[in-house]
Amino acid sequence: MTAEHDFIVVGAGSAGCIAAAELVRREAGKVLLIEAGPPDNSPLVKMPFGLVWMIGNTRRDWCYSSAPQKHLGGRRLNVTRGRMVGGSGSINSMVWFRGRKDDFDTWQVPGWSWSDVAPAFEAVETRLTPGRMQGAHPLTEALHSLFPAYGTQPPTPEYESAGVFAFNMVDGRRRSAADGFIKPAPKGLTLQTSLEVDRILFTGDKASGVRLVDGSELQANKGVVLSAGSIGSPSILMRSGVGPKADLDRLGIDNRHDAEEVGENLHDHPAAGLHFTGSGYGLTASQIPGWALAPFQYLITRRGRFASPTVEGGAFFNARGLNEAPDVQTHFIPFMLGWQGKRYVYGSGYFADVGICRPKSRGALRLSDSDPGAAPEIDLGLFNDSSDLDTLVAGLKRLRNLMEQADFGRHRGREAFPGPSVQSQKALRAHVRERAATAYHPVGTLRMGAGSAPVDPRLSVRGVEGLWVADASVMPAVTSANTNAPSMMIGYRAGEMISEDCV
Ligand SMILES: Cc1cc2nc3c(=O)[nH]c(=O)nc-3n(C[C@H](O)[C@H](O)[C@H](O)COP(=O)(O)OP(=O)(O)OC[C@H]3O[C@@H](n4cnc5c(N)ncnc54)[C@H](O)[C@@H]3O)c2cc1C
Repeated sequence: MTAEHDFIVVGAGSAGCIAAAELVRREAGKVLLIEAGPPDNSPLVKMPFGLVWMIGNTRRDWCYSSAPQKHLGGRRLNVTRGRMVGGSGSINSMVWFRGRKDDFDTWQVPGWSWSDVAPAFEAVETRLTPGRMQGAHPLTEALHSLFPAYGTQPPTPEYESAGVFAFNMVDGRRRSAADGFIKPAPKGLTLQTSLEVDRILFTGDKASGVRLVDGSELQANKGVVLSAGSIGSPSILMRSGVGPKADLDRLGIDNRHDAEEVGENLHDHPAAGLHFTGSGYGLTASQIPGWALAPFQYLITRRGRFASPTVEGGAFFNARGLNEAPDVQTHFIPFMLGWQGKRYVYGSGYFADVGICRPKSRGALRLSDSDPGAAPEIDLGLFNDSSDLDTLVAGLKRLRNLMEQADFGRHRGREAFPGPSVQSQKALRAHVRERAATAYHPVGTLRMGAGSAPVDPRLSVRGVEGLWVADASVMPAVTSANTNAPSMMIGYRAGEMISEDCV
């Protein structure tokens, strides 16, 4: 029997929208793109500041929590993942970085060196037209004073640099992979929302469709592409019987292919920061008119605080000040963020963090139950490698110096937390232990590569047929900056590779 669709792409996120659109553009066949969450038609999705209300809202955020983190005093961290058309790219801050060129060369995966991936980045950027943010706060603009040789160019992880970042925003509105690639849906592509996949269906060894959590089944002639992200894709794969046999046996899941590394290699960019009080956006009596006018200012001019994705800029530098590649990234937020345990606090100020560009620590993702309604166990493994903590503490020290050097002028604030008294190695380590979080960049749980890697360099899942992965989970190692652009590049390469391999 022939199915209505040739491919089912699971997850309409940053990578999935592009993989699906490229498959039909290259005439590989008809594509059904299915998404667990709702459409992205809320004004909060398009307005940059809207993410403040979406994060933590179960309608548009999967709201996962990590396992207790051994090196962070047993704390559980939020693992925010977008749950709607556009995926995490509809809930994120839209910071746009390709990564360092040598990030891709270091992967050492055939077909994924810098020269292989650069054309895919260009193709994505032609559709999304990312660019330097307009209307950034003067504090963020002042970061350019740190490395003046580069003028007002957005910084880059290639060398030490600071300033206003580039974003995938156009005229003060989010432009996600969904906006750039599936609106309007190209001929041959059907998008269906509010359909959550439980597992892959197989005919023999070949993926032939999916079963949804409501028990219904959908078929595909040529196969299935998993684009459910670094948490969703390995979870679906394990529920489908592809994963570490011992774990699947324990949960009563029939083992189709023993793949020890499925769910392994989970990592993210760990970060910790400094809060300053003084100038910057915040909740004070004098700022009430500013907040009251913000919606109108945004509607009329697409500027002002509602046009800010909160993160506006930052820096890349070497944590120890060595004449080597930057190994940490700063995100700069010209808003007062609460550090006293409350979401909203009285006062104004700004925040800057330090995140490790190329962390060495690794964790793992495991199913906690065969029921798709049960959240997986997400052990981020932060600071399992102690050199990450050393780098973060060194980076915090240097960040303090940089914040003192920046030409903030009359906008300069004073460090309020952890505060100038927290100087010693021991005290800074304690600050990291109590406050570190991640940048929401989980990758690596279905790494591609040779040998025992679960996914081969053509994005095909080893041990079965007609099943591919196209999302951030295939990165063998995280890129040196934010992961949205690289995820989209992976979606684009997936469209190219699967079309070529399915003729
Ligand atoms: C709060 C936040 C801020 C971020 N800020 C930035 C930033 O400023 N810049 C940047 O570069 N990166 C940022 N990131 C990271 C970036 O957005 C992600 O790396 C990128 O979106 C990952 O793309 P993906 O395609 O792998 O997964 P996603 O975009 O997460 O897509 C996965 C999709 O699959 C769907 N799905 C999952 N399970 C199922 C299922 N069982 N059935 C059907 N559908 C399913 C999900 O709902 C989702 O739509 C941020 C992320 C978050 C969460």
